[in-house]
Amino acid sequence: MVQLSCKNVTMTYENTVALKDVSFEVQAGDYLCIVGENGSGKSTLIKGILGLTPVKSGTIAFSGGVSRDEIGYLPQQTEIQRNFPASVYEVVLSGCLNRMKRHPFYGKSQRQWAMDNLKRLGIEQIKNKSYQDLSGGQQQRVLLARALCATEKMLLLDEPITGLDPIVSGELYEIIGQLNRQSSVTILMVSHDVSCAVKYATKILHLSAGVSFFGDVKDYLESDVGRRFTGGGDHA
Ligand SMILES: Nc1ncnc2c1ncn2[C@@H]1O[C@H](COP(=O)(O)OP(=O)(O)OP(=O)(O)O)[C@@H](O)[C@H]1O
Repeated sequence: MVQLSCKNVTMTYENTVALKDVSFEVQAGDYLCIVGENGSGKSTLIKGILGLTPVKSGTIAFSGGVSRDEIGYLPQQTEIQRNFPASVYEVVLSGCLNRMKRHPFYGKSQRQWAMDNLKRLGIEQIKNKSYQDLSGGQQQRVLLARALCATEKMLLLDEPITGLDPIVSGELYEIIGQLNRQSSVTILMVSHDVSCAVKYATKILHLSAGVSFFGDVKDYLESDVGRRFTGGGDHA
């Protein structure tokens, strides 16, 4: 079942083309990693999918029971976000805001979602801690729990692993993999780490303004661009 379809999408900043004629589809249950060199258009594509930046031409369409406001988004962290003065529980609960429509206060069900997702991410014991006092890995778990409060369907993760040590990165990749396999959450992840992308994802979109590759990880590893970026090594 197709949940997201990008057809011939071109996006520009004034007169600079940032993304050129990009087409791909995301099926329910996919774990798609978007890779490519700096400036290849990954963040621009994310902004297009979220509707934050308009497309110049082409279409981005949602289907299969997913709409744009049901995407759980985990943005690249900035220093300001790292120092956000709120408790872990408050940060997670704020992920429910989109689901509340016009109700001004959190209800019982939102508080229950927040608690469920704190437990799912193994952070319920730190729920009263200040977010800014946490380690980078704990903060990412909190933001994942927050994103899950917005959706059970599709998560869009922009470089969630950047700056984390290998052990914490591995744990986060495991959690994201479990959400995908056990809870059937569709994952779209921008990553600079191609070796982890091919280890954990099921599909790869490799951008270089246009699409250099789109398809299964296995085929990517055998493609010219895949071999070049993974060093042609054994990633089984
Ligand atoms: N706000 C902007 N105004 C003008 N040009 C921009 C803007 N944002 C991005 N660009 C340009 O668009 C192109 C794609 O940038 P984008 O940030 O999408 O790439 P990226 O693959 O996400 O890069 P990185 O891996 O460094 O995050 C680049 O040439 C970049 O310089």
